[in-house]
Amino acid sequence: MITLENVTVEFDQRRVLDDISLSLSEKRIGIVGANGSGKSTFVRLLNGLQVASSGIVRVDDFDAAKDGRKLRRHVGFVFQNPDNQIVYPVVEEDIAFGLKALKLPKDEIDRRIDEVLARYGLSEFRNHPSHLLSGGQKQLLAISGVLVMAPRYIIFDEPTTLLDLRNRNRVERAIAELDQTVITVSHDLDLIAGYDRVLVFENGSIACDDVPAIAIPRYREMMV
Ligand SMILES: Nc1ncnc2c1ncn2[C@@H]1O[C@H](COP(=O)(O)OP(=O)(O)OP(=O)(O)O)[C@@H](O)[C@H]1O
Repeated sequence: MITLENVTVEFDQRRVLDDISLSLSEKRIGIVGANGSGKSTFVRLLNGLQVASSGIVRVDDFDAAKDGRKLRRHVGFVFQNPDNQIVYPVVEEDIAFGLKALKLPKDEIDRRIDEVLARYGLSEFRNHPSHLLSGGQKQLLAISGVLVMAPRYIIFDEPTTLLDLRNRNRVERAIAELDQTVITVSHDLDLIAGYDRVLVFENGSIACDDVPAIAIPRYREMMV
């Protein structure tokens, strides 16, 4: 369960999130809103990448202000551009990176890498240079690197923006198959149409918080 109590974020005295209070317990949560409305800032709060100027953010037993490091293991984050996430030059090294930090035994690391690469059809690319993967494969590698850490929640910040239709559909399927709770920021309204709950952001506030069948048409109206 994610809980925000009176959360405000300010940059240089400019308020970009304004007194947000809510609880999130659904398995699939979509976030939409105009550019600059505060969506990325909101999701960054949930894994401690952004600290609230005031208010409290809790994820399960973690207080985001105090437990940032532990929270980042509990809440994985897939960035919009996988080039910002892929650190190592070879696919298997990139996935192993986080697992080594967990100090897992080598055979357990190998097992998890095998499993996640097979899951995303990347087994043949295990020793391949990461930067030579296609855009969609890179996005799947970025997802793999997060998934292999076995977080309880995964946040996707505009995961399909850079992808062609085939890779967009692959990523949509990959997300749909996840056991984790997923929170997806997206301008791709079809991606979140089947979700349990959608938050519509407007100028740092939540203008609508409802099932997609209500929230998405409301957002379309707001954007006219
Ligand atoms: N680190 C920062 N320092 C200063 N201002 C920031 C910072 N991060 C975000 N902002 C500002 O906060 C506001 C909200 O940004 P945010 O990235 O959360 O919006 P968004 O809804 O995700 O937008 P987009 O759809 O364009 O990605 C913007 O005006 C942005 O310029």
